[in-house]
Amino acid sequence: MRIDILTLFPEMFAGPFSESILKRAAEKGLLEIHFHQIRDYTHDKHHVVDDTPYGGGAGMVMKPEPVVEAIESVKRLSDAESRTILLSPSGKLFSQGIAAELALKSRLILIAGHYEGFDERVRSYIDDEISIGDYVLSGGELPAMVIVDAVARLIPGVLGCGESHVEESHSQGLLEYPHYTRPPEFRGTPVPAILLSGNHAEIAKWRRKESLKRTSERRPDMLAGVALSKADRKTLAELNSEPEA
Ligand SMILES: CC(C)(C)c1cccc(C(=O)NCC2(NC(=O)c3cccc4nocc34)CCCC2)c1
Repeated sequence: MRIDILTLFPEMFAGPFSESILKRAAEKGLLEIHFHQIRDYTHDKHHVVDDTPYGGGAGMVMKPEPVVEAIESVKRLSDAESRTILLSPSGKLFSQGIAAELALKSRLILIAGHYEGFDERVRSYIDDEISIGDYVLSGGELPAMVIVDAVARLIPGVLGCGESHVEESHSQGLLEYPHYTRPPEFRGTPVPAILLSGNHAEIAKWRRKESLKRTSERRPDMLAGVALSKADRKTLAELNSEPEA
């Protein structure tokens, strides 16, 4: 997969993308990431990318010309079909499902905004608009990093066989069960005995129950998107009938 990122701050990506799985994915030739400075697509002496908003109001708006010229120029760099994505607070909410869809593309072009956002006419040149969540951010760079990380992990071969495939529980759409490792007792708190029993069938049942319990308590909204077995429904019914601990 090829990912092109259009940004005013390419240097922001040096750290997160130079380590972790993204570096190894690049080394394995599974993923190539290119950065493009939107300012390079201006033609005036001061490389102006923003201007005051028509209609008045505070803040600045990103001019359409540099962004659209950057999109068109970057698209020409590869014949592979590309998906052009605007990172924006008004976009559809990013999710594991969307990450899975994007991981199937051969090419992504991500555009990170600044100031108050983009001139509306930029939207005629993009395919998708994605938001990573409802909070005010300084720019679209961190959202771009989040999306690249979530998508890269789903590209076959990027995650070594040894690395944790969190997808199992996520593909089931439940929150994770409690994790434990050595020591068997930490400041008086032991690891649940079931996990030391070696009874893998019982351990799997315990983990599923704990995931359902935690999801039901903290993110009941996630249950709607989960395929629940009869045993799961029984577990949830028992959890709901149990008196509050
Ligand atoms: C209602 C609420 C969501 C809180 C809201 C309303 C209005 C503006 C903003 C806001 O944050 N504007 C600033 C910018 N934000 C983002 O780019 C951005 C923010 C959040 C998730 C994202 N996912 O991708 C890009 C994202 C836009 C241009 C510069 C940064 C946020």
